[in-house]
Amino acid sequence: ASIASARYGKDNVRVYKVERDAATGVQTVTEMTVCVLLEGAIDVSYTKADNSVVVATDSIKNTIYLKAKEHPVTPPELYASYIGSHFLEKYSHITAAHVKVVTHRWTRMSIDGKPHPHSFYRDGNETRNVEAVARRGKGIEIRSGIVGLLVLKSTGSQFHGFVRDEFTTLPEVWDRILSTDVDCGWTWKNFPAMSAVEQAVPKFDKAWEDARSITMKTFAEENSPSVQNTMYKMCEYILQAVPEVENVDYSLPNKHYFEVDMSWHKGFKNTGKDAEVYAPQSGPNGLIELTVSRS
Ligand SMILES: O=c1[nH]c(=O)c2nn[nH]c2[nH]1
Repeated sequence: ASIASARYGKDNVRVYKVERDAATGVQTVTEMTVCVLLEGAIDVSYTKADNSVVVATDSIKNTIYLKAKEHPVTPPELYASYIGSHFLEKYSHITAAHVKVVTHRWTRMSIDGKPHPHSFYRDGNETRNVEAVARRGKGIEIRSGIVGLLVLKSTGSQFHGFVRDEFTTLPEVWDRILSTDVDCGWTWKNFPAMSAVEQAVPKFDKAWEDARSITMKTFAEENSPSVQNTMYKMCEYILQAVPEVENVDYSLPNKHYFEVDMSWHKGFKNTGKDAEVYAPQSGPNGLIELTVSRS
């Protein structure tokens, strides 16, 4: 037997950092959950119980906190790249560092119409995610993303013209509810070194804002003929908006809302154009996935 692949590290490292502006008294908070996994000349720790090659996962956890103190934690692409680069610079036997940074939402409260200097609320489970892979001699690959942005539209969605055969019961529809839980990612052109990531810093927040607004605008304004076609347009628009991105991907569950037929009860009409009361479905759900590349 031989090791086909191995990587280890610390997962679910929760990090919070506050930035205090002494001049204005305004404080800004960032909360993340970080995972770091290392690859390299570590096989003997598995095959020979030789721990001399193991940077303890506890030390990896310590490093995540130390880098948060030493460096900015926003944009997450920068923080993740600092962490990944550190492990290659410090440990010559490590050949790749996989860093995932999930940034949670702490949205500043607006009190009496004014942004509050130090109070925030969690507006949704949506997160801003970054996966950075620093590979020795091969720079840094970064995939940024949005996860958990739950959206619904009450009309403006259709689905018809699909295969109709002895397996088909689904009626064609020209007006349906569409709801999905957005999992979207965009992969940047390779960064040859940490310096290239630092130079790109102004582009990361803008790309996230563009991807988020394009996703919601396209979702809202398209009279969607299918999830497939609408997500393809989202990918195209993001590629147009962010030249440094090589490809865009979406994984979209189709979260179904079923009409409740009430005709058995005094002839109640609640189907088709009369439908008002629906049964949201926990499952099964459609799942539509796509990656669109620039070339
Ligand atoms: O948008 C949709 N795409 C599909 O592939 C599908 N299949 N059932 N309903 C569907 N809706």
